[in-house]
Amino acid sequence: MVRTVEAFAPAKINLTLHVTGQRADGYHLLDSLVVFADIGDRLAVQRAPDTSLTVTGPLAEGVPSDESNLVHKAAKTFGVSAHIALEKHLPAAAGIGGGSSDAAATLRALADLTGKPVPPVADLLSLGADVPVCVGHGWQRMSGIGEEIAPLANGVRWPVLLINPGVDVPTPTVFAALQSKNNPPMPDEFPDWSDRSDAVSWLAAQRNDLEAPAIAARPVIAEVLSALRGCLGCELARMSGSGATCFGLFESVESRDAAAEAIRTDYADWWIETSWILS
Ligand SMILES: C[C@](O)(CO)[C@H](O)COP(=O)(O)OP(=O)(O)OC[C@H]1O[C@@H](n2ccc(N)nc2=O)[C@H](O)[C@@H]1O
Ligand SMILES: Nc1ncnc2c1ncn2[C@@H]1O[C@H](COP(=O)(O)OP(=O)(O)OP(=O)(O)O)[C@@H](O)[C@H]1O
Repeated sequence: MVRTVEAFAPAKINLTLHVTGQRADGYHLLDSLVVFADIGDRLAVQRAPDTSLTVTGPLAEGVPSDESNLVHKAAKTFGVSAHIALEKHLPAAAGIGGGSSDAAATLRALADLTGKPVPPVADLLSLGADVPVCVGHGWQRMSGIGEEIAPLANGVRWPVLLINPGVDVPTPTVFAALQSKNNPPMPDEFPDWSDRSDAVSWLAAQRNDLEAPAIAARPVIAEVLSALRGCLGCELARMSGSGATCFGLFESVESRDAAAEAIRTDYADWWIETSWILS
């Protein structure tokens, strides 16, 4: 019987995203605190003579099922052919790593199926700068162009609301529109995340440097942020990655769910998902 491995590809959230420089090849140097949510895409992977892919799920529309899909490319990088069933729940080109997280989940599943290790970081970068961090889990500090990963020991769970206003934002466009490429990194020391008030003040003092250029390209992002910030119990609202998805961290599940309901009433066509940040 052909063995099937199921894999979960969680939404990636950049709690902070500092752009600290630019390399000669144009790639930007980053300093980012990356976490994952408990919502995401689902995959079922089995070895097969040739690689093939089916894409289903509520957000499958527009996602390629040919060799341009990162899941396909991940199998090629791993060096094993497989049939992959991908169920899309995350919006694409949305700053929450949809394609990168799918690629990482494929690599983990193939490692499980074959007993071989996931290829080294240098090979993963060619799939996407976000793939190395998505191969990991928990709270991670990501730097370089995405190849330097330092896991944090003390991440916490946190109620989060994710909102995408239905516009896709191409990552290269946002990086290209960034005015200042040399911005300060995060401090060396992280707070005790279990002290919520310290955690919130620390995060509030950090940034997503791509927020301004993304808003310039897609002004509706500012509307998402102000909708989140106007909700009772929202401790911090910021854009993730290169956008357009924004996250709101909430003081309780009740305030998060009430915010979701209120924003859904005003913006019926936005993608609005209640979730937890995983520790
Ligand atoms: C913005 C982030 O989502 C933050 O986590 C990632 O850095 C982007 O990761 P990704 O979508 O996997 O990015 P890639 O597919 O590797 O790159 C897309 C494009 O974004 C730009 N890019 C990406 C990463 C980086 N460190 N510097 C860049 O300038 C480049 O123009 C590149 O051609
Ligand atoms: N498995 C996949 N899921 C979604 N999109 C994919 C996938 N594979 C390839 N793509 C293509 O990649 C493009 C970028 O999608 P993705 O979800 O990776 O967004 P992103 O915003 O670049 O993520 P990130 O947060 O890593 O910047 C899409 O427009 C789509 O055509």
